[in-house]
This record gives sequence, C-alpha cells and structure tokens, in this order.
Amino acid sequence: MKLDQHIFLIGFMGCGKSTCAACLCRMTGAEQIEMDQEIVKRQGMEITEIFRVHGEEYFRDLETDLIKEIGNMEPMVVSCGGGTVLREENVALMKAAGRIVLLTAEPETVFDRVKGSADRPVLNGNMNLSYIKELMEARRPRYEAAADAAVATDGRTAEEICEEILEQRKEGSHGAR
Ligand SMILES: Nc1ncnc2c1ncn2[C@@H]1O[C@H](COP(=O)(O)OP(=O)(O)O)[C@@H](O)[C@H]1O
Ligand SMILES: O=C(O)C1=C[C@@H](OP(=O)(O)O)[C@@H](O)[C@H](O)C1
Ligand SMILES: [Mg+2]
Repeated sequence: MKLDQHIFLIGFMGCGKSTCAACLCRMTGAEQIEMDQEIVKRQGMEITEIFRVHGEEYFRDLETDLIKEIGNMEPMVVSCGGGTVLREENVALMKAAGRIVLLTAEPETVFDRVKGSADRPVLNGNMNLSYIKELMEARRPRYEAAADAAVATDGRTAEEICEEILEQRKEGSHGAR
C-alpha cells in the first residue's frame, strides 16, 4: 500500500508507538522511521547517554531537526518519541506532513509495559505508577491537541490496533483526516 502522506504515531511512553509502527509497516509494506533509533544511530549514543551527557534540551533539538527532515521524505510510518509533541513547532511540522494518530493506554498498562526497562531517562528514578499518572495527565492536553485520531491500546494486540488505524484512515479519506 502506498501512503499519500506520513502517519505519525504519538502518545505516552509505553503506549506502543514503536511496536505498532513496525506492525503497520508489515501490514502495509510501508517504510518505518523510528525517531529514537534514528537519533541513537546518528549520535552513536543511547538515549539515556544523550540525556546524561548533553541534557534533555539537546535531545529535544535533535528531535526537532529530525522532524524537519522527515517532512521532506517520502511518506512513511513515523514512530515518534513520547515527548516529540511537547514542542508546538514539531506539531506544526507534523500536521503539515501527515496524519497524527494518538495511541493511548491506561497508566497501569503503561507501567506494566515499561517497568522492566531502563531505556527511558524521563522515568529513570521515577519508575512508579503515581509518577506515570501525574506525567500522563500533565501531557494529555498536548497529545490530544496534536491528534487527528486516537486509538486505545489496552488489552489489544498490535495487529488489532493497526487494523483500527487503517480503518480510520479509509473513513478519513472521505473527509477529515
Ligand atoms: N499492544 C500491546 N500489547 C502488549 N504489549 C505491548 C503492546 N504494544 C507494545 N507492547 C510492549 O510494551 C513495551 C513498550 O512498547 P513500545 O512499542 O516500545 O512503546 P513506545 O514506543 O510507545 O514507548 C514493549 O515491551 C512492547 O513489546
Ligand atoms: O516521553 C519522553 O519524553 C520520551 C520518550 C521516549 O520514547 P518512547 O515514547 O518511544 O519510549 C524517548 O524519546 C525519550 O526517552 C523521551
Ligand atoms: Mg518508542
């Protein structure tokens, strides 16, 4: 299936952006760009290392640079980082280049999915349910304002989630994105 515009997957850490983007690509034959992975490859450093050595702002600048580049690439499935939509500038660039799909998950689901990982510097030292709830609430308006559509992921497989994304896309082709 040839995409006519990018599909950006956004949402809180652990909602399944990276997993669902890969699944969407298997299902459609589209290409994926995984923003975190691309940044790691270019910097030759893991995300936690980038945060530790250069700080969060530096990482956020790398995200903005990459979003600008993606805007000029052939349409593909983009798995964003959980904080990519925190900058208005990024959201404007994404809106101009494609359709933004928000993946959601309850805090309990997120905690369950990410608790065994030390790869998310924002949660290191804060790996508990109450912090996840608090940060999710603080970020919720940003996610919702950026999204063209939303899909809940709790208790569903990546395939089920991707089918819904593709179904919405068909419906969207008659009117709103
Ligand atoms: N729909 C799902 N059901 C169960 N586990 C999932 C689902 N989607 C993702 N996961 C698991 O949750 C963890 C975080 O997924 P990931 O795709 O890295 O999320 P994100 O990119 O949004 O942070 C991974 O271990 C992944 O295997
Ligand atoms: O929410 C965030 O601020 C971040 C989410 C991470 O991506 P995932 O959402 O894919 O875990 C990664 O970009 C970085 O650790 C910061
Ligand atoms: Mg990810």
